[in-house]
Amino acid sequence: GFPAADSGYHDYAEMQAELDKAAKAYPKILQKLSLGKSYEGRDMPLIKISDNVAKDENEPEILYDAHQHAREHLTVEMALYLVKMFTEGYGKDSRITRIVDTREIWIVPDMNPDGGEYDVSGGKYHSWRKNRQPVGNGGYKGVDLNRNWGYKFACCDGSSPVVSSETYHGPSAFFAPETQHLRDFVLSRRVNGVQQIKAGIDFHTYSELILWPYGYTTQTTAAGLNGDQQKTFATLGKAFAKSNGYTPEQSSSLYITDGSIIDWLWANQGIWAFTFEMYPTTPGKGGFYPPASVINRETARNQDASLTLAEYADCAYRAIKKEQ
Ligand SMILES: NS(=O)(=O)N[C@@H](CCC(=O)O)C(=O)O
Ligand SMILES: [Ca+2]
Ligand SMILES: [Ca+2]
Ligand SMILES: [Zn+2]
Repeated sequence: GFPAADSGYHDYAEMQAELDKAAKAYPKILQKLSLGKSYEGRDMPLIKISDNVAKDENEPEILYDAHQHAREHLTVEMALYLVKMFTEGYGKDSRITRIVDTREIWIVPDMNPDGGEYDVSGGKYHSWRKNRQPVGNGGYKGVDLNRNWGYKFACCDGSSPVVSSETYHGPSAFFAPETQHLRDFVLSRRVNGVQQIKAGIDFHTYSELILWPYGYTTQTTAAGLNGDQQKTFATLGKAFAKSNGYTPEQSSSLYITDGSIIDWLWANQGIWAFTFEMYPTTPGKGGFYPPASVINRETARNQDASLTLAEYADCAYRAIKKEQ
């Protein structure tokens, strides 16, 4: 569990309890499902929020996922904030109500439960990033989930082949059960060949950035990402940045990443996918372990961007005034 001073953060059991509470309190608009099990056998919760939630309605779908990286605990709080925002705001806030009534929202609060639990084991932080899967044959553990996706896997020196590396991409794409499960869920949202999930945010910490594809190349346009699409990504990214004060940029301007989730979500499934790097900007302001006192402010900071993404999900091109 977390160090006592940081008990404001939710560990795995507390996160699950929070989600169970929400499912009990809001059965009409929230369903608690499962993506499957992590490597060590922990359930990976999947939350669905919508009106008539038990029905698969013909409404644009949105995906918010968090905690691919174990030490980035603020992202679990971000996912729990979204659950709270949509449920408590429904029927009270007109903007939230309209989104819940016209969209199907999927939230994955914890992509890496094994890594997260290991990172806080013994009541101290281990600065752990990866999952907890054995790799290689020297007793090492950990695949970097955000290098294990199957678009341009290990293509471009944007990850490491070394099992002990923090950015070890794994022996093959989707080697990690955690990335397999989210891949399989996203693929299951193809109905008559059309991907129902239209847009998404993958939450990370830290640096306060809004990132869009591609990460594998510094080219602004490339195969599967044309000029209008680049313009749409950048326009939406800048709009999000205006609302939360983060810095908007193409993911590769940070550094080249290959096998990232947003490159796969976009290139393989046509999903308008962004990575949000949350608070803080620098190690001096807490790095991966900011005090629990910042949780409320730093999660609420992304309310407007999260809602705006959902509002554009019927037609992202509206952001550049282009018809579908
Ligand atoms: N959260 S983080 O690991 O420090 N940065 C992310 C950036 C993701 C990206 O560039 O697409 C990563 O390297 O996977
Ligand atoms: Ca619905
Ligand atoms: Ca649907
Ligand atoms: Zn990360």
